[in-house]
Amino acid sequence: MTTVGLPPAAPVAGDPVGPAELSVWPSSTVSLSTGDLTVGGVPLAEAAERFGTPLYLLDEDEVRTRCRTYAHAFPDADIRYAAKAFLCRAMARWVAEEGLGLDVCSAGELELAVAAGVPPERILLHGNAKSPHDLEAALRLGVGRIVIDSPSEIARLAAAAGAARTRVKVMVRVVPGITAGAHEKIRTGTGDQKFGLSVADGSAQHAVARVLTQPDLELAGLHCHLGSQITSTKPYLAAVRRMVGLMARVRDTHGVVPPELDLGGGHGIAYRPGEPALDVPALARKVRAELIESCATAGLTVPRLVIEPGRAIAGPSGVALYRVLTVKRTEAHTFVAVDGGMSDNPRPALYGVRYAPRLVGRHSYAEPAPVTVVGRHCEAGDVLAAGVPLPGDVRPGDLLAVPAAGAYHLSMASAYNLVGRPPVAAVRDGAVRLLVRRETLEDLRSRDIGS
Ligand SMILES: Cc1ncc(COP(=O)(O)O)c(C=O)c1O
Ligand SMILES: N[C@@H](CCCC[NH3+])C(=O)O
Repeated sequence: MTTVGLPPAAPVAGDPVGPAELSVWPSSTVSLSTGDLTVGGVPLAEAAERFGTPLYLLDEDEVRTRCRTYAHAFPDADIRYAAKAFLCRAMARWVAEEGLGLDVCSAGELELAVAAGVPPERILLHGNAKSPHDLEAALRLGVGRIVIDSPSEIARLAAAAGAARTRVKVMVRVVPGITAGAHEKIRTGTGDQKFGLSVADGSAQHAVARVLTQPDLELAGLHCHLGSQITSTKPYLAAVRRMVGLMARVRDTHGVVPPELDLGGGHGIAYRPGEPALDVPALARKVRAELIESCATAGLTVPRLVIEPGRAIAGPSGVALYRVLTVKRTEAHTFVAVDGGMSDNPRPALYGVRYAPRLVGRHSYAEPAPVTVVGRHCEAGDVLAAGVPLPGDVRPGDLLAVPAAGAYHLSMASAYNLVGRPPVAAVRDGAVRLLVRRETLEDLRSRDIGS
């Protein structure tokens, strides 16, 4: 992380940006004495001026570096970027060029990935309710693995594979009975929810047995995904032990050993300075050691590892830029309302999470004061940040930048209030280029064909 052009030593209210604050920004971020930041060598105010706001920027080098960190930490594993975190053609191309594959959840994600040049054999299809269209696209394009998530899918897939005269490599998504994840809505490792097949009630074992009776299905491995935004390595180690235990039972019952073990994703990141993030190299070391030891105890050959990180690759690589539209002071609060909100980032409304926006584009000497940053939508819960310090002279027209905005914002964006989804631009080596254009009123209008 480099910080250049800072004013001389004595701290000035609202400035400079310290290393602690910069820790949640892309590592290319530089603080300028003008009060602006550059990301990927591009001044944020300039990008906002050129493309308008709200605007999402993706630091291409940050994405690539994060892919390399995974490839380096897990040299013997197949790394499948979870496209649900954020997908566009450029993103698919970058991760594929870095040697990763993709985890997709629909025919839409799959078609885009293949059109962008991701080799289909490096793609894995998920989904608790795959549509006939999803399965048709998966078979037609020849995805590497289909992850079975429910009993009824086995017969459907076997029939489709038979009709297509192809043998399909499948994994069985197992619910290992482990609680992990930052919010109950994103915990998927325990039973009694819509994903996967439970070990506890025997449905995972039953599904494995049924797959093994199907000549057109090949059991490539077992899969589990504990949940999302997990910042400790412990649940993953527990998952390794449970999954190896299940593999040993499959061997004892059926005389076959699934060759692959997919531990899913869920690797947590810091959204605000001081928050914890999962240590990826430590995870890799510990998972490897646990896998070797558990397999030795069970007398199993060590399976090939597969992982599916999404947030940890896309999240810290993205920055959101908003323009302040109004500042309203009530008895207890100052509400700073921006020109985006829950239509481009539904995470605060869904999970109650908060972000760390910062004033960019001008220098302010005003004392910082706590404010609530809200969106422009018709919901009181459209709150991006609460009690965050912004300069006391924050005013309409100011630019706010939000770090860690690359995952699960635009991929979950909506047309709420018909404001249109923001554009995405890539920054690299001082240049900025548009990847996804802004959704216009005409885009929205053109779908509405009734009278
Ligand atoms: C099956 C599966 N794999 C991978 C992921 C990616 O998770 P994350 O973005 O938290 O790494 C998800 C989403 O939680 C998922 O459901
Ligand atoms: N959308 C969630 C994570 C869910 C991950 C998908 N299985 C988030 O923003 O945290």
